[in-house]
Amino acid sequence: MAGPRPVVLSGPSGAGKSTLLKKLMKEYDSVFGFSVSHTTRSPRPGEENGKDYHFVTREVMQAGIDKGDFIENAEFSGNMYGTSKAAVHDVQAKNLICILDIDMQGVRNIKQTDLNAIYISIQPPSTEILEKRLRDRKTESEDSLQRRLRAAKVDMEFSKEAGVFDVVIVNDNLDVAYGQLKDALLEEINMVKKTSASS
Ligand SMILES: Nc1nc2c(ncn2[C@@H]2O[C@H](COP(=O)(O)OP(=O)(O)O)[C@@H](O)[C@H]2O)c(=O)[nH]1
Ligand SMILES: Nc1ncnc2c1ncn2[C@@H]1O[C@H](COP(=O)(O)OP(=O)(O)O)[C@@H](O)[C@H]1O
Repeated sequence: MAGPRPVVLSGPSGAGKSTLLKKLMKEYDSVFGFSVSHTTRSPRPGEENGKDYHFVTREVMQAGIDKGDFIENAEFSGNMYGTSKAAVHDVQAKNLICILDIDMQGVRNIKQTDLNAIYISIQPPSTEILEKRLRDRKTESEDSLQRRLRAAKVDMEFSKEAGVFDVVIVNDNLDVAYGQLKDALLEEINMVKKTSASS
């Protein structure tokens, strides 16, 4: 039997993907598992290696890509990011719904695979609010912030392309956006709950 469909969350940096997915994983810890990506960016305060990301050097990441260890990889804001085969496999082996937090290049590439994912775009209410949230988060240098805002403009256009996303959620009020995310995933959540109850 095919396992549960993976869920792809995408959208501009600062749109609220991590906030929403952390809420979801907290409420449904026996349903969802996070696909831990690799990245060459430095860890932020509070981020854990192996939990938020596998933090690696460019050399290590490139060697893994060359070996064929990655399903997809992309360059974002001056750093490499990628989903390893192991990251997805580890979650699916536990019969959990695998959640991927990836950029739009990742979305395009995952669409070429047989993962049969559900694609959800998280968008900010406006570019002004996005900028404020990113500044208030205090994780980025001015240069990194500007790169993210430039990428966000492209991403916001991409989210409007027909047929790319199953659901587009505008994260204005967090509780409302979270409710919409849960609604979008209700069928999958119930399916996993039923399977684990009967086993
Ligand atoms: N293609 C791809 N994008 C990723 C991956 N992991 C994270 N990203 C994306 O990289 C971008 C930057 O992520 P990050 O540095 O954590 O910053 P944040 O989104 O501002 O919290 C975001 O759009 C993520 O969705 C990955 O494995 N593959
Ligand atoms: N609905 C919301 N209203 C106000 N602030 C929010 C909302 N959602 C997220 N934030 C804040 O905005 C910032 C960016 O959110 P984050 O989850 O880190 O985004 P992403 O993972 O998409 O880069 C964080 O500081 C977060 O606490």
